[in-house]
Amino acid sequence: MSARRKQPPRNAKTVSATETTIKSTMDIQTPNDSIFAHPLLPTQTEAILLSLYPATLILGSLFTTLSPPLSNSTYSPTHQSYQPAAFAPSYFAQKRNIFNVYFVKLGWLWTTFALLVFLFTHPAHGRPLSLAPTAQRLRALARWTAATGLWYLTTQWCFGPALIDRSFVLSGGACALRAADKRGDIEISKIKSASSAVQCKIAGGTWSGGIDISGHVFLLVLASALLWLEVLPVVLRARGLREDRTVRDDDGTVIHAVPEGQAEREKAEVEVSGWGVKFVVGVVALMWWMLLMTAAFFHTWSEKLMGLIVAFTGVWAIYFLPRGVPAVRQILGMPGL
Ligand SMILES: CCCCCCCCCCCCCCCC(=O)SCCNC(=O)CCNC(=O)[C@H](O)C(C)(C)COP(=O)(O)OP(=O)(O)OC[C@H]1O[C@@H](n2cnc3c(N)ncnc32)[C@H](O)[C@@H]1OP(=O)(O)O
Repeated sequence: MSARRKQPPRNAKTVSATETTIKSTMDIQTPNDSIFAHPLLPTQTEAILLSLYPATLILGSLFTTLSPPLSNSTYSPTHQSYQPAAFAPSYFAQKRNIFNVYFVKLGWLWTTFALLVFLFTHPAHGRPLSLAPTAQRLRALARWTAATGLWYLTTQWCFGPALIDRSFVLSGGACALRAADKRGDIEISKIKSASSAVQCKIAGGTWSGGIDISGHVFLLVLASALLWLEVLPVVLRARGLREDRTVRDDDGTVIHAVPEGQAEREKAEVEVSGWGVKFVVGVVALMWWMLLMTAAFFHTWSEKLMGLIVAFTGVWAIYFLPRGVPAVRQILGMPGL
């Protein structure tokens, strides 16, 4: 990364940026009074992009609510799918659709891969294709670790059942015997002791009666937001657009975040930005489509809303809290700086 210091505007001072640990500088300019200039809130561009998530959920849900029945198949909350599956209203309304099985169900793997490709091919993080552990790469991996921890606790394991399973039981759900299986060839004790959706499925029961926070909505929102929030500052800068993010400094001053050596980096980015960014954009686009399909064909309104809220809370903690709290910023840093 270039060591050239950006000349500050006449009414601005330049200070050592995210304290001494992020090796860049920021121009201090007095941000305007707009709500988008608050360090703990998204910028205008980010707010527009984030609003696409609730808009997508509303659009998908309205589609199925308002459209006339498309087939002889009806949605069964117990099976969490259209029954009979063969008559589901769309290919995407079937659980076995290829995009669900190989993309969403392995969503965190795809997210990790896309992020690594971006981090190790884009010059904003260090020399492309070198494995050098630059500050930018290490901080991006710290943010990935935080997001991975949240994904793991929410959907896989949280000192026992995952948060999604715990909230299902707390809201009155349990593993129940399927009506068709009341023949006695099912081990009732295993069904009664099942404390997660997976255990219940293995025991041959149905996970029913509670609020089943949509794991799909949660993962697709968290993962795609992580990816585009990592890429956005680099793309904006490469296109010569203004960087609107603000941060709160140690002394409480609110300043604009602009990295050092921007001009040199932009030149390099134009040359090499290529497929790292394009791959991320492709993954995010497919995630958005699967979110729309999930909204249209699966889960109830409240389950989708809960998935969105949990994911948004994580996104805020990893990407917006660090802007307002220097101590958190020292650990997680900020994309593009
Ligand atoms: C600096 C130098 C150092 C370098 C140093 C580098 C270090 C670099 C370290 C790298 C290290 C790598 C480490 C990687 C580590 C991983 O990334 S490994 C992770 C791989 N695993 C994954 O990605 C798993 C991701 N999947 C999941 O978490 C869960 O499957 C999900 C997505 C949350 C979904 O859970 P779910 O149980 O399906 O729950 P839910 O959404 O509520 O759906 C309920 C039902 O409705 C169905 N459904 C809902 N929506 C839909 C839909 N849209 N379509 C069809 N069906 C649907 C579901 O299929 C489900 O049906 P069942 O399967 O239960 O019958």
